[in-house]
Amino acid sequence: MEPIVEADELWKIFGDGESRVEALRGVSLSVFPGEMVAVMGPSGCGKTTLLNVLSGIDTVTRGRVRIRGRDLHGMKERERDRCRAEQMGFVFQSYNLIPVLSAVENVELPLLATGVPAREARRRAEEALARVGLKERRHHRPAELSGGQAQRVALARAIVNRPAVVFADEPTGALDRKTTELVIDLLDHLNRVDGLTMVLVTHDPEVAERAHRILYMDSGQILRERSTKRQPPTLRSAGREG
Ligand SMILES: Nc1ncnc2c1ncn2[C@@H]1O[C@H](COP(=O)(O)OP(=O)(O)OP(=O)(O)O)[C@@H](O)[C@H]1O
Repeated sequence: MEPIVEADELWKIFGDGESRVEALRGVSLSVFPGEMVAVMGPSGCGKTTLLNVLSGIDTVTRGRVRIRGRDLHGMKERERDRCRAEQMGFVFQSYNLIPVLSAVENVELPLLATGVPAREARRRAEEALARVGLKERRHHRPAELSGGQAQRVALARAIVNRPAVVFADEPTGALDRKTTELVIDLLDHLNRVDGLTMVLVTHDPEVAERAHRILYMDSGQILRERSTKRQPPTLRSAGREG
């Protein structure tokens, strides 16, 4: 099976001289269709840098990232922007919703940005909000939503373009335990039912256990990886997960 995301010997170096930081030191990984991969590790070990480089938010110093076989950092800027808009979804700890826009307007924004006609964008945004159980809140602004609801809007925005992969950086980092459970149940549902492929950074061991695999980072490297109790998606598609 072709990986959705493939990273080969990634290096990311910030600054130089005394301020030089080797944030990534030769990271390689593959993420396969339908997989949920968690990245854990101590503060400052390079988790966010890894997500940023895998998703083309940031450049790479050395190494290669392939998204569905295409060299992300070898693309021209416009092509890379387009690849990100079409193939990727993003979820952040701080939701990153636009305060003056309603939930549905926030969700339809990435579609409008890629030229989807307004009526179609609205229909798909409402459908995405329905999938996260928030259709009746669609006209509320972010400030009128709870943290868990705001993160579900952000999740709807991340999946509205039907991405090949969603990158989530501490998606439950700002939430209490009960709301964390709700959001992670939803991620789990989207992964199991819709086969959504996901890479998520988390400090929360309970969240990480819901993934198929956990990658443990330290000092810019993946030191080890472990499969969780979840069946990998290849077995699941053969109907072996209960
Ligand atoms: N723009 C930047 N300029 C210089 N150094 C940076 C930059 N971004 C990150 N770093 C450094 O790179 C290293 C990795 O940072 P990164 O944010 O990826 O860690 P992290 O594992 O996500 O940490 P946390 O769990 O605290 O969010 C750190 O030493 C950090 O200080």
